[in-house]
Amino acid sequence: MTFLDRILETKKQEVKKLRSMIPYSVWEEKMALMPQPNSFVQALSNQSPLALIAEIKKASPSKGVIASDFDPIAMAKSYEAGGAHALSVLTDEQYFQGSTAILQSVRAVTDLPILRKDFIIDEWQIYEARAIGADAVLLIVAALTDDQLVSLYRTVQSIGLEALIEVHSLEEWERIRPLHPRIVGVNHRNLHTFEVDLSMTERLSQVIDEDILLISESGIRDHSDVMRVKDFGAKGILVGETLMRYGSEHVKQGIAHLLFGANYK
Ligand SMILES: O=P(O)(O)OC[C@@H](O)[C@@H](O)c1c[nH]c2ccccc12
Repeated sequence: MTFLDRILETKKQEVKKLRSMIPYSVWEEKMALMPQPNSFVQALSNQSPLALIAEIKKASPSKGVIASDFDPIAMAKSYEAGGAHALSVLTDEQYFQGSTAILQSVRAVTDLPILRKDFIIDEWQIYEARAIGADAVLLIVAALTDDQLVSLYRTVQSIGLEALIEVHSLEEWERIRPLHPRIVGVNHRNLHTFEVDLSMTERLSQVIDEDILLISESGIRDHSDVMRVKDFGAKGILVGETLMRYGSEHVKQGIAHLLFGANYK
């Protein structure tokens, strides 16, 4: 069993519980109370040198605890002050020590678009994302069948959210191509083995249409990595660990270093 298989087993149990606890009518009521979502795609378009999605992540199965004095609210404020164009918030509890409560508390302090970062396998998680104030959700192609992808993508769109569809191979890109996504995430980290390979962006950028926002995800450590994926064709980056390790007090400077390099004053 790979890491992804194990996580998906847990998700199935969680979704079963969520479905038994909350009927659709409750989501309907909660969603109706939410303000219009902010466009994730719009916030990330045409940014220079590229778009930054800054991630709020306490821990991960590959790295253990990343942020020991984890303060998601302070982090969100610093990310915004540092010029991040959107935020990603982990809501998985068991493997990433995230939660929907963290996303809600971040929502309360920022107007930046927020991506719900989780392993989405069921529409209930999408309704929940909308109800807690997310603007977009992650759909991981490796975790879904073609039928699931199509139906979850439709659900996302039907309630006015956006999806960041994540691929890790040419085959996965071919599977989502018919959906005509406006934005695609290329994950450098293999979710079965956790190996990181930055050249994944290079390979996929050769086949992903020019007008799609290509977001390079995972394992970006410094300015040279950023320039590398930009040269490969990335229009944006999604960065968690590198920024989290700066802590909320230093991350503004950390973003500047990441995007502009050591010459930044
Ligand atoms: O912390 P990193 O290496 O900068 O990675 C961020 C993000 O890409 C990563 O958290 C991620 C990408 N896809 C995922 C899917 C599920 C959970 C986590 C992820």
